[in-house]
Amino acid sequence: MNSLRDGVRRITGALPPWAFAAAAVVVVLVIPFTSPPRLVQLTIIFGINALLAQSINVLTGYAGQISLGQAAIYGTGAYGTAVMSVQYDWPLWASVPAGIVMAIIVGALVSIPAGRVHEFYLAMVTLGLGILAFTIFRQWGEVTGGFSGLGNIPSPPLGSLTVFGYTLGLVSYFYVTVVLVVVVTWLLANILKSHVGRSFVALQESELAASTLGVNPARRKRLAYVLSAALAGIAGVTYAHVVGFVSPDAFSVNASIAILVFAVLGGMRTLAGPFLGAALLTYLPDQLQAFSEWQHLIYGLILLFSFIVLPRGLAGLFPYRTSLIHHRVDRRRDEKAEPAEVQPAEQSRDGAAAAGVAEGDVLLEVRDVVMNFSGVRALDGVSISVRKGSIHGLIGPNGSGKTTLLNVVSGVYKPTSGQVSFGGVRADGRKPHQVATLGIGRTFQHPLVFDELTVRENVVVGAERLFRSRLVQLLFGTRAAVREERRMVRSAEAAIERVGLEELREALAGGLPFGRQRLLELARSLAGEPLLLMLDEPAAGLAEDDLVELASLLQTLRDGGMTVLLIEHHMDFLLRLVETVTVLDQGEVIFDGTPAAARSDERVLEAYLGASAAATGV
Ligand SMILES: Nc1ncnc2c1ncn2[C@@H]1O[C@H](COP(=O)(O)OP(=O)(O)OP(=O)(O)O)[C@@H](O)[C@H]1O
Repeated sequence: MNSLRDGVRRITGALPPWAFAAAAVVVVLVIPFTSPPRLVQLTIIFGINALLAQSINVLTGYAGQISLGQAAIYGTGAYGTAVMSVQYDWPLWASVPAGIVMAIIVGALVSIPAGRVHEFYLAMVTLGLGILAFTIFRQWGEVTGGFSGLGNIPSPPLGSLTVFGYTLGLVSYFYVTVVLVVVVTWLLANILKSHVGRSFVALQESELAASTLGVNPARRKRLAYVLSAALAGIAGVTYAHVVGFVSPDAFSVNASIAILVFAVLGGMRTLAGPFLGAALLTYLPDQLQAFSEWQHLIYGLILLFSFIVLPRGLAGLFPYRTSLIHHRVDRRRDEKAEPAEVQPAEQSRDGAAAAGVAEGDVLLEVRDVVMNFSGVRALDGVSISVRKGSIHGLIGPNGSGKTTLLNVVSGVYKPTSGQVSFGGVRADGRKPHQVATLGIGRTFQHPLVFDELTVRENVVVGAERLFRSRLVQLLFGTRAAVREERRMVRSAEAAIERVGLEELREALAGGLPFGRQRLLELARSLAGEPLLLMLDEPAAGLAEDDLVELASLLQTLRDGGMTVLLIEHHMDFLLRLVETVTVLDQGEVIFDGTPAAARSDERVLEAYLGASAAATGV
């Protein structure tokens, strides 16, 4: 199977991706001149199915949110315009947007419970929505027409589709649909290849890492639901006006499964995949009318086996990867970089306070922090002051509370009691993404890289807190948005070069060796231009050469005004770098002072260095 797939990939790889897209558009455009009306209508249905598959692609493929109830949103769009135009005589220009808005509202409402649950429960919530919507379509007879559906919707077959005095026939409607699909796909591509699309994938790969880089998980998931609902809603209104009739059966749970199959078979997290899946499953069943009774069985089998036969869907037969960096920026990738126009990071209002702290003054203040886990007191009244422009070491035996302290400062844990202030602003009680916007960056003891993103994409996600473009700017790929993207990509490239990963910038992060992943995490944090960088054992897994480079990088960062809080078991490495060291033991601070004093402090030697003093020569 694999060799067959590789063979197909070699053949498809002979042509650039745009050649396939151009050929598809040409084929579609000649259809009205060469085909019977039935095929013209079927091609409109293909466009609708592609939009539906794209709606799952955004929600599940990119944002990792399962939906078993997409037909509910699709149906809301269709019934929305149908009811408004048939029951209330609204003109098309009003009923169509109304249907789309209704679908978006349902999507936004679903995102509320969905934002709080994961996987299995999310599947149940969305399945519940599907059943609920189906029941409403069927039972709310006086509005929806009940079981027998709602007819007489303005449509080409009835000759009643009139917009501003023009009556649209099937061919005109066909071209309207083509333009709609092309424009919607362009808008979608702009969003998915922006920091929003990258953060969708980042959240899916590691919500913890993404949120500590400034991605707001609840807000992003809400946005994914809204975008997905907008696509399904557009598909719904297009459907209602091409068929001229809506009935509950078109929006049943079976329809939700079919939409899922379009996306899975086509291949998710690519822009082309949903088109491929929708094309195959629109035109093929039409040719195999005799098998129509078996349609759902076939969909079930495809879902069962696609992960084995075509794990990346039909799109996996093409050797392309959809980059998550805006195409206008990506195209210039190999040009010799113009001088990096890295601009000073804009700070949030609270971050500005920290930026204003003078060199040598206290930047991070931890006061009497207690952190209890059921039965374990990981931190027991810890106080630390980290001065601006210093490298501050944090050491202690295993289990002494170092990582817990980092988690408290970065908002991953809410302390049981005590305070954390950053630049005089209270930081405890804030969520991780809010702490990140203050200007606090961190790495993890076990690197949390976004496996399916390239090194470059990973590092640009690190700049999340610095992006200012608004959603509309991203949607239309305005010059300002592209300029910002370009600036962030440049500073990401600079961060990659700083850690020496430039040769690997197009490699997928998941395939990197452990030590490279550590450096990648460091570069990712640097892209966010933090005021305070907290590193959890950055030297672990690095070769001697890399250690020397890392030490010199940290010194350069410090000299540039950055403050570093460094946890490290590698004593030689740490004690040579830091100005101040705090030693924790069993959740308490047992020493705070210079490295020289630490080397001769009895409590330190006893608690921590005792065992390794001989080995490290301390
Ligand atoms: N989420 C958690 N739930 C329960 N206990 C925890 C949790 N996180 C940390 N602990 C406990 O808190 C204590 C301190 O752990 P922590 O990971 O902060 O230590 P550390 O100094 O970073 O150790 P190491 O050097 O081994 O990484 C340990 O006893 C640990 O088991």
